[in-house]
Amino acid sequence: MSTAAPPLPYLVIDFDSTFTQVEGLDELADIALRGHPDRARIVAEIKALTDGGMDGSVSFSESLRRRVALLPARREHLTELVAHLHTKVSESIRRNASFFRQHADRVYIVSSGFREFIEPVVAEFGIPARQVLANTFRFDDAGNIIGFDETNPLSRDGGKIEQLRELGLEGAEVFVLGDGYTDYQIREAGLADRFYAFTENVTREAVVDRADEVAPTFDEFLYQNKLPMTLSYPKNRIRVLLLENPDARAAELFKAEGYQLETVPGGLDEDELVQRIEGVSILGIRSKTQVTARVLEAANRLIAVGAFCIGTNQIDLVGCMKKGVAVFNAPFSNTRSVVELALAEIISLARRLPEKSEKMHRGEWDKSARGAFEIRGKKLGIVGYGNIGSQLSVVAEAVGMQVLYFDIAEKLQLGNARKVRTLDELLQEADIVTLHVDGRPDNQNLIGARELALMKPGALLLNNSRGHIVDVPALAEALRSGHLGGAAVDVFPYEPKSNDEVFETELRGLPNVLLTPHIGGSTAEAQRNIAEFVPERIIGYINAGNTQQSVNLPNIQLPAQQQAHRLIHIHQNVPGVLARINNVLAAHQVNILGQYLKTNEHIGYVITDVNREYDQDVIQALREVEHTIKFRVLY
Ligand SMILES: NC(=O)c1ccc[n+]([C@@H]2O[C@H](COP(=O)([O-])OP(=O)(O)OC[C@H]3O[C@@H](n4cnc5c(N)ncnc54)[C@H](O)[C@@H]3O)[C@@H](O)[C@H]2O)c1
Ligand SMILES: O=C(O)[C@H](O)COP(=O)(O)O
Repeated sequence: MSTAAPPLPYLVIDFDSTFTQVEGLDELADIALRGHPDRARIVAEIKALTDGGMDGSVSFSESLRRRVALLPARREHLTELVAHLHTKVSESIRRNASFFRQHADRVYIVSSGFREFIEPVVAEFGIPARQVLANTFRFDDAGNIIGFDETNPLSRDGGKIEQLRELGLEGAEVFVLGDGYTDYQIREAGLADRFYAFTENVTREAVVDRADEVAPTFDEFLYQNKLPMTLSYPKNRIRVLLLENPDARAAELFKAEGYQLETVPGGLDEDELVQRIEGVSILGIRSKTQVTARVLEAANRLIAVGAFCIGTNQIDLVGCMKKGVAVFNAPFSNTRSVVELALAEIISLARRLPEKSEKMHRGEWDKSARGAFEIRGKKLGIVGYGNIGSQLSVVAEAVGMQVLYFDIAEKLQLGNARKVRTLDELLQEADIVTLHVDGRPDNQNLIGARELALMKPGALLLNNSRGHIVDVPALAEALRSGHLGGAAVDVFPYEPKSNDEVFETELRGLPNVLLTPHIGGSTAEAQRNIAEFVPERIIGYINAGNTQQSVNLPNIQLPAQQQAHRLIHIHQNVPGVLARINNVLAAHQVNILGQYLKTNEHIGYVITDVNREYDQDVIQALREVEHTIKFRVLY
């Protein structure tokens, strides 16, 4: 019995806005009318006629006749147009050029555009002139385009149907791929088995509604039909859900990568997120959204979570790890913004600005120096000497403060900052205490009534870290009693879900208390930096398996993948998994070009670069290796 693969279906592909990103005639008009005083108006008119012909609102023949009549083009403009169209081939078509070169004999370009510019563009992909069916221009002796060959069926309504009939592809499957109504008509006439609405460049509702399938990219078409493709997985299948309004740059980067994007401007609570997470590959959040065990249970396709902020205490990091979900954050994109806010708060509280300003707004002129002091020479006690704490240390010294700090980890001492051995020591010595610890659960109520009592009378307290670090009722009492001279608080144990919710706290209305709505990182610079940093890490992980700077997966910085397929394997960290993976590879005689492994207490992350030629059974065998959490192949 023969085991030869069945022949490919014939692919009938439209040219304008499908094979290329643009409409050839529109571009020709743009070139031919360069320098013409009415260029914009005429080009717009031609484009409107193109659209009318494509969505079926103007008859095709009329649209063509009127467009060519408006076009003052000459033969030499076509040379420029062809050079331009070579650069405008649809990205997914160009990406899969090898598919076209290998299977050119099964591809027909059937277009109502013009042979003069289509033939040279598709020739680059190995598609011969005889497989291009298109219109032709008529020229006068001086080389001006004066019309088109009206005997060509493609210049008439229903022309594509007539051409397909003449081609006589009966006996084989025929698939049509295009963006226009005339492409759909081939299927409607029964001359094709399937019609794919190709939406990489334009989406026409009337066409999409009638399609058998929608192909946002050529990768998707190949994937659906199990045909050989350049990418291991169509990027349009990667769904991104972005919550809490990260800077628009994040959406831009994900879209440019070809991912599908959904955004929800506010946050979602747990129940809402459980409803929305199914099918999502990348979840983008900020500090508010809780990624809990329940959310992860419903997350059937999740590959990565992006925290568009520093803190990751809102995410079940271990739960993500056990599901093989990589978490990335932006560990220092808003550091400077928080430092600047802290400095502003220190000076504001030292000069009692909250009170002074409020009185002025009420019409009270209270010119007095009572309770106001310079910060020069004062002792700033920094609790948590990480990225923000240590950066603040440098800035505070620059304005003449004496810095002391306390951190549970050993840290590089910057400038003249002095390390103290205990939190109590710091609290007793500092004039101003500022909190910059991370949000780990152990830090709940790190500053309570006892700690507040240790602070110097009249001292100031700043919390720009996380709300649960401070016992808020105890802080309110210390302020009311006059023991503390003031406080600045940016983060709260409960923060409103949206700007519409009323904000409640015991601290409201207390003197010399600055309250801000979690805006430490809310600057244009920080938001822009974060919106680039996080998508870049996630895209690097999806495309190459790079986990550098992931907050929960073992960090591996990988060399560039060369002439290899990359096998990405996440497994439970139990003895023998690497050996099993390598046994499978050996049994299938797969040649290993490079292998990288890192483990932590829960999982192992192993990346194996292998020669591109291997028996596909090996992939299934690797998926079946015991203790596998996630497996994917990249090429
Ligand atoms: N207000 C905002 O908008 C805003 C913006 C950015 C970051 N943050 C928060 O600021 C905090 C600090 O951020 P970072 O980037 O400097 O973090 P980081 O991880 O670089 O530093 C945190 C430091 O705190 C130390 N630490 C943890 N627990 C401690 C404890 N109990 N006592 C003493 N030291 C302790 C750690 O060892 C570490 O050095 C985080 O909670 C973050 O979520 C808030
Ligand atoms: O963790 C952070 O970076 C800050 O808390 C800022 O969070 P946000 O982006 O939600 O304002």
